[in-house]
Amino acid sequence: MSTSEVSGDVSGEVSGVEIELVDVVKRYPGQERAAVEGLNLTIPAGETVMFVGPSGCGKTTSLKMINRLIEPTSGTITIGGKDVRRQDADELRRGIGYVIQGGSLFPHMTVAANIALVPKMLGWSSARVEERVDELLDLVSLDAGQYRDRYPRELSGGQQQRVGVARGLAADPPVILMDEPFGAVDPITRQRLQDELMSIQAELRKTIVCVTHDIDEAVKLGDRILILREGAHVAQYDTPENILAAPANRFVEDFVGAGSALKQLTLTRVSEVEMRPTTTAVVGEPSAEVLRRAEQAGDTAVVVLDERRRPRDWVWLRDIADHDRVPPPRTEEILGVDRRATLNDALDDMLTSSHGGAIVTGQREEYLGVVDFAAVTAQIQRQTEQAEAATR
Ligand SMILES: Nc1ncnc2c1ncn2[C@@H]1O[C@H](COP(=O)(O)OP(=O)(O)OP(=O)(O)O)[C@@H](O)[C@H]1O
Repeated sequence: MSTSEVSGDVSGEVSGVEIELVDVVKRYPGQERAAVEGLNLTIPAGETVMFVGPSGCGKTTSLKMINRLIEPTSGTITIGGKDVRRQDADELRRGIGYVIQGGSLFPHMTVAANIALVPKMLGWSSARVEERVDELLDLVSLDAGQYRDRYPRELSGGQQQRVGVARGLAADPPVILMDEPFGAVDPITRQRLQDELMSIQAELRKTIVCVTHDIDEAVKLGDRILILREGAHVAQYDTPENILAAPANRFVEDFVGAGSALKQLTLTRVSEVEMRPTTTAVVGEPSAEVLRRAEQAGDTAVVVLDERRRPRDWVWLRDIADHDRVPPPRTEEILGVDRRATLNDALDDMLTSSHGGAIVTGQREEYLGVVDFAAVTAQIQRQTEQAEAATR
């Protein structure tokens, strides 16, 4: 997940293990064609792999064979080097987190009891279980005091889904399987849940395998994306960057769809784009001096900073020229986007700014510089060329 690569973010030790599928076939009884016709796949330890593909291509079947909710017809699946068929199926499943759409909570059990299910089965002491429940609620941004004794019907869809994620993580399994985990919530809640999952994963570094219908979700969350076509044939298995910039074939191109250049915005951090300095000024400074500096630098606007070097206003020279001294900022807001933000986040700022760019801030919201549309376009161009060269 790209968050873990951003400097300054917490990035934990890998706690996941590798999953390997070798010649895996699933033929359902009475079906002429196998649902999975020989899948070979290595999922590296600590990575998030997203399964995408058209309806009925075999995503869910492939996922459920990993924890033996579906038994393969033939082939081998190993988790951390161990053949899943050599283990008792119930025991295997207790060691793998499983998160599905809506959370699938037991309605007659409280939030705490739902989360505690697997740890209890594993024979944890009640003190340890209770502590774990509170810790997990905190991890998924739910207040333990407020929510642990509620019943699922007393929660919103997004909250139920959070509890579902907490339950999947409860026994600290190295592998988490997710099937359309955020499919049942509204787009804003989904975005928030995705962001939370990314920050949890940056810390825990589990091996996560996630089925989704949403290619944008796959691009956002995946270290790698597996694009399947009918019969679970691999159309492409690669990083989001390479898939977007250099689709392996026509099928992938069509599947990823138009706007793949736009999707790259989700992949790129503001810090990766070339920033330019611009003239800055402080409130109360003589306007004549500021105008002279700006004209020398060829700038048509200046960024006004406060005493902690935080950007407070972005003003045209002609507006400064109307005053003897630099006037106070027009709003209470601190301007700018964090250098760790995605270009997608920054784009909002750029589009609403009359300056055709965004102010970038760093530690403690200190001013760093400005990125403009030309720099963003150049960055995307560069990424496309690099990815094309890498896959050639
Ligand atoms: N229990 C079953 N019995 C018979 N056929 C099945 C069964 N489950 C799935 N299939 C068939 O196997 C194929 C793959 O199904 P699967 O659910 O794995 O696809 P999927 O990619 O997850 O689809 P979707 O995106 O629609 O959920 C489909 O043709 C489906 O009809």
